[in-house]
Amino acid sequence: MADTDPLDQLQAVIRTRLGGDPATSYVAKLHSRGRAKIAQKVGEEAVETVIAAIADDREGLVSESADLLFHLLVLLADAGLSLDDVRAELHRREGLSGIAEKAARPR
Ligand SMILES: N=c1c2ncn([C@@H]3O[C@H](COP(=O)(O)OP(=O)(O)OP(=O)(O)O)[C@@H](O)[C@H]3O)c2ncn1[C@@H]1O[C@H](COP(=O)(O)O)[C@@H](O)[C@H]1O
Repeated sequence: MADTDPLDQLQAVIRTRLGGDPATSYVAKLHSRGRAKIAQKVGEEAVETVIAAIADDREGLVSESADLLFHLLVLLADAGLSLDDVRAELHRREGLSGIAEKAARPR
């Protein structure tokens, strides 16, 4: 995937920060607190995303989604996984290519 994708760029930065100084890097601080803490943060951000969606808070939904994706990237990196692993799973799932074909087909 192209490095110009903001998620790929953020993922690359996160990887460089994992073993960094917790005093200066939020990612390093989170990583030093362990997988369970990172997973907890993902859960919290997911709940905040849901709350924004139910309140029809469009600005909040975008902001909370960014927080959720950021923390999910930290969790994946901590587990030695990446966006490409998720992309591969999405591609593997039956029906996904069919959906893409349908979306590309002119009505
Ligand atoms: N995209 C983000 C990003 N999104 C959200 N956050 C942080 O996520 C935290 C969420 O806030 P909370 O109030 O829920 O958490 P908290 O009170 O700070 O911490 P907890 O005690 O709850 O764990 C905030 O501290 C935000 O700054 C982020 N921190 C860093 N980045 C990017 O990650 C990269 C690496 O950052 P550093 O590791 O700080 O260098 C850089 O490109 C940053 O821009």
